[in-house]
Amino acid sequence: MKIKELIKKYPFLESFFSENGYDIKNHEEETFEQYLDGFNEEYFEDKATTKENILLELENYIKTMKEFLGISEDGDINSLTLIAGFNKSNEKENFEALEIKKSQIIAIVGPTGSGKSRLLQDIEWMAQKDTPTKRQVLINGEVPDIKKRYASNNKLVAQLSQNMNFVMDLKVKEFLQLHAQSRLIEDIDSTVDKIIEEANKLAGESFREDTDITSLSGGQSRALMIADTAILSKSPIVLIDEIENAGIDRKKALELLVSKDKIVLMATHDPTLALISDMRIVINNGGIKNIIKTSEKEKSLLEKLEVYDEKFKNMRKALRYGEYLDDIEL
Ligand SMILES: Nc1ncnc2c1ncn2[C@@H]1O[C@H](COP(=O)(O)OP(=O)(O)OP(=O)(O)O)[C@@H](O)[C@H]1O
Repeated sequence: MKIKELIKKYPFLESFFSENGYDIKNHEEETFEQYLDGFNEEYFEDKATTKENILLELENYIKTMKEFLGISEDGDINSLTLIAGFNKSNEKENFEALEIKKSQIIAIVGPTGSGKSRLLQDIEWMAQKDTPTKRQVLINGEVPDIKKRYASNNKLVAQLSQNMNFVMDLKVKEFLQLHAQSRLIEDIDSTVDKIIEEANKLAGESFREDTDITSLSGGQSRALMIADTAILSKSPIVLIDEIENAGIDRKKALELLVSKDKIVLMATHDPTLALISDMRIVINNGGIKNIIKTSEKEKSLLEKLEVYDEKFKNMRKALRYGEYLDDIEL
């Protein structure tokens, strides 16, 4: 890979090159190996090293930084496998193993208290038969790297939970800038603008970049976190707990999150969201009772449901703005 492409992929390499005194400015079209070929023997003798050792050093640096930052390569995660555990009555769940592939959306349905959030937590925690359900989670068919599981910045999974409270005293823009910096985003300003723009498309009432994050409403904070996750987060697995309670445009939110080639699992009571999904996991008494693939017939219901949804949305909006509902036709 050319040096230019290498830096684009791993922006942290800029400091590796400059700190080690490699002046790569006029060599960006070359590979690092070609660049080193331009060095004379004395250089290596002087540094008591070899070209191979330097290349190895670069490789190790990339590996360490990727682990530290929790960066996974695109395409690293192709599947998530759930292996059955036990329900609250200690009976085995009604399936053996479920493989979920990249770009699939899975709905988790079931009555209140049945264990939907527990399933999301099992995945977030990469459970290894060590949670109350005794489920096991595999990534690409294997037990996930133990480091990924315990890393404090575990970026394998991004979770949008029901409760979203900010405690920091920052403006929206400052908060997003900090987050983008920590993710080593190159073009921070335009990325931050894009997140604010998308979040405002999801939120009912718009907010500005200089709004204090602590004064955002529940729906606005949720909209902000969804746009932030969709645009900034590289996590290949996204878990969503009841997006419909957030007072945001949930369909748009889902489109934003799913456009990124991720695995999405969401606990929901909403028929539209359930039917948008490829399949739904039915939970009862703490265990998976059934796994239903969304049928063609159900998918065809979706269009009609969306018409009703639009009507409900308009009615909600009209109510919020103090209008009469006389003219709305159902
Ligand atoms: N298989 C299980 N074995 C033991 N405890 C379980 C099991 N599944 C879920 N629980 C526990 O049951 C409780 C309720 O589960 P959970 O909060 O996941 O339900 P929920 O479906 O998300 O409910 P709600 O719709 O109200 O959010 C939790 O304390 C959870 O840890």
